[in-house]
Amino acid sequence: MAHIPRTSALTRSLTRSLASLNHAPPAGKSPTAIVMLNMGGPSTVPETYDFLRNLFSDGDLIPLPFQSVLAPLIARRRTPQIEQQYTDIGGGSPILRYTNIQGERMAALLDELSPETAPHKHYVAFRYARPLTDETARQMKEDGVKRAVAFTQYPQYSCSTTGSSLNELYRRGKAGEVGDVEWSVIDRWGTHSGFVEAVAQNIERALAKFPESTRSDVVLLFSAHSLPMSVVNRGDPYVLEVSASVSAVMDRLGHSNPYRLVWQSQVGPSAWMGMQTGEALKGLARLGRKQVVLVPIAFTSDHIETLYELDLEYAKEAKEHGVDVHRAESLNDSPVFIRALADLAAAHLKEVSLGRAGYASTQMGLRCPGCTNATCGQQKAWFARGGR
Ligand SMILES: C=CC1=C(C)c2cc3[nH]c(cc4nc(cc5[nH]c(cc1n2)c(C)c5CCC(=O)O)C(CCC(=O)O)=C4C)c(C)c3C=C
Ligand code: FES
Ligand SMILES: [Fe+2]
Repeated sequence: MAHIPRTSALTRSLTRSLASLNHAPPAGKSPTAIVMLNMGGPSTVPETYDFLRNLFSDGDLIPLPFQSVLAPLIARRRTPQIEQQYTDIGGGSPILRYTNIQGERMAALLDELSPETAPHKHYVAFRYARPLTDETARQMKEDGVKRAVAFTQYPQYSCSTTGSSLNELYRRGKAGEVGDVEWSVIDRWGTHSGFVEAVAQNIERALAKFPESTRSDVVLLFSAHSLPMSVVNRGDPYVLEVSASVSAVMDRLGHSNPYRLVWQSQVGPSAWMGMQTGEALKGLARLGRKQVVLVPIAFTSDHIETLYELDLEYAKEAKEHGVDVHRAESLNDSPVFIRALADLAAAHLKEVSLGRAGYASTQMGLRCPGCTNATCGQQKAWFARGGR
């Protein structure tokens, strides 16, 4: 169980309150760090190879035999195709730009919502692109950070995404690269009302592009990055959590439209979670359902999967089948979404400091029943102790 004993949380919060009575002036106060975890993407086309090499080197995402030898070779082979895709979407991934906008605005809101823990500073820790976790760790140490929240930017938890980022943070933290920091974790938030509201508003904007007379017949096709069935079958929570997000968004919309959840971006020959988004669009066309809103539900910024796969590949193909497709915008710099991030962080900081919540959620404490990765166990125990 991830919960720390209630008494020790209380003692800690009392100690912290007493310490704050004779605290140094705020100007000298080290910031409360909000560390935004995500996979990242190449900001420019020439960074594509490094991004792919880092991705194929991650044994938590893609376990390969002789990983350190194979990863550069596979990355090299895939680079021209993926470089072309980043070129086609404007010369790189916008994820760093959006994460910084989200982080800066979230931190400013947090200073108002949670003055006790101000000042807040956002840090970005990407798994496969710069700034990587080691670079961020050095910066936090330099800033004298003593309290940090690892805040996943994946709304739904998968061990291949958030789990991998937490494993990396654990390795860096354990090695002393971040300094003496009290850590807590926001590990999933796929049904948070602010997130649900932001997605619902973007769907409503896309629906408004259809004629009012047929608007309620438009099919909402929620699309999430797929998972290999080997990951689903070891008990990964992602499929359940993405489904819960879809369900919450549909409740908010009052079930105004028919909908399905489908899966995209399979890589390689193994079995992946289906039905595939492209096949679903063709199937709907065959059944005469020719008005569709595509909704990205598992990633908050634009990336090649929205801008390339959904907009250029699938939408083009669908149009050839006579389907009228509009995509709901990604959350990007949505003020409703950024407010949700700030609300989530403020509530978390408060609950942890009052001892009403552990450093990590109860759900995070449970390993997948089929997990054989020892790091997962060590990571969960380490975060449950506040990173000590
Ligand atoms: C929540 C989203 C994602 C999950 C879950 C996920 C799992 C997952 N991915 C791979 C393999 C690859 N993913 C690649 C790119 C990629 N993946 C996601 C999101 C999730 N992945 C995004 C947003 C991106 C693209 C980044 C961008 O800027 O657009 C790639 C590289 C691209 C390619 O070579 O096609 C691979 C490979 C696995 C194996 C996996 C689960 C185990
Ligand atoms: S793979 Fe899920 S906890 Fe290890
Ligand atoms: Fe992926």
